[in-house]
Amino acid sequence: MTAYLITGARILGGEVADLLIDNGEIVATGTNLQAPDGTTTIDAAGLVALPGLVDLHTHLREPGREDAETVFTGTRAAAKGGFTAVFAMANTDPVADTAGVVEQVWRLGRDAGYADVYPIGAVTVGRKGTQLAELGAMADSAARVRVFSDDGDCVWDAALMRRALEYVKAFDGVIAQHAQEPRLTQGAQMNEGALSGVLGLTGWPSVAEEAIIARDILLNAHVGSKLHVCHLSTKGSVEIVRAAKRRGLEVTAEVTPHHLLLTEDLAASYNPVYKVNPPLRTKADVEAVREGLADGTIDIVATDHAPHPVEDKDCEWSAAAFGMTGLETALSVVQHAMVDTKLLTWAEVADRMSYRPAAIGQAADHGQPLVAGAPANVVLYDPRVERTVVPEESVSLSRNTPFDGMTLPGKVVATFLRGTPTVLDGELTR
Ligand SMILES: NC(=O)N[C@@H](CC(=O)O)C(=O)O
Ligand SMILES: [Zn+2]
Ligand SMILES: [Zn+2]
Repeated sequence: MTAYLITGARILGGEVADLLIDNGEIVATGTNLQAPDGTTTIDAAGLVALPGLVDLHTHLREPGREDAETVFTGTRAAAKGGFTAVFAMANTDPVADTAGVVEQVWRLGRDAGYADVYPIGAVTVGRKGTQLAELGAMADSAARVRVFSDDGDCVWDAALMRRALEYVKAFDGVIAQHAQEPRLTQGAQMNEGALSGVLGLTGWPSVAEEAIIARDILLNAHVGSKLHVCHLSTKGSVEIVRAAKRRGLEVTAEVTPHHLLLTEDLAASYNPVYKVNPPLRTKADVEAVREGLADGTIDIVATDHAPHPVEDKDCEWSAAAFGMTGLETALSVVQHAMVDTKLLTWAEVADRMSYRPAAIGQAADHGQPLVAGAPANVVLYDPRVERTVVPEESVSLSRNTPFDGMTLPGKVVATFLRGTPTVLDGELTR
């Protein structure tokens, strides 16, 4: 294994130091480090060094929609975005609701070698919301599943949600809820408000999200388990989670990069690239989720990378699929929305995008400080440059980025997975 000496990096955006990586580990940090013969030196002056990013919410689409993404292409996109671990959502075909399917996804990730893939298991059989899936068998499988979600759909049956929360306590699992009351969102196409009326698109009201979050927090408090809220998007949701945490109730929550930056106004273009679940909300909501992420009410950023092929997006708004890609732009969007606005420091970005998602998902090798003895999962990022997003430059199989044409700050220069570079000089190494 080649050793790497990374010189002059700003560790978590702070002190300047060198990092010596060998045998998959960070072996030393500091200055004037003694590097073994054959070490490759990387001049990282001006670059920010962060622990490898961890995405708790990625759609890799394999098995079943390999025309949209595969474990191979999705983890390449992850590496390019600075991620060393991704949690793969269960809404595949077949659904990841058995030990067999989660093991298959886990193996595909290991064989691809770009990022560690942690499969998420479905909560219910076929994600149909009627019968609990074999959660214990998935937990005991080689994939060691700890996060369970019917994402794409809400576990709306309160009795089933309660049983799922109870069941995962046995192996310290967590239920990640896609909070969407289905009866309040039938045929919903965009955020409900004045604009949805003007555009003639069926509204998706904030209360449909908030009602489920409130219910689940109470259910979870009752059974004493672990609840995680996926892609929280409204001001009211932030307030509910903040109040719950003040009362000492156990809940964690995520926000996506797109909900930190984009608003419902984009729907006026009728361009389905802006169609997503939950929908883009208002400026007040964006301000609230930024504040929530800054004060720790929202624990983490998760991409909800949701690739779709052209034919599912290049159509009339109401017929188009929900979802947008996000792995390759996540860190730049977070810099723009949170760091350049002074809402988060780089050390806090490391917390929200590496330490805490790794802790919630129990990804043992990930989310560790950049100190000697830690696995060498490292990203080098240049916050000083700007780039214009060009969908065709993506290494994902899909092109549905809402940041098309936008100029965003920053670029991932290098990503190391257990000491092996997956990205160097801004390009995939293979
Ligand atoms: N976010 C989306 O709009 N779509 C996701 C499903 C989901 O995250 O709910 C997808 O699988 O395409
Ligand atoms: Zn979802
Ligand atoms: Zn999702």
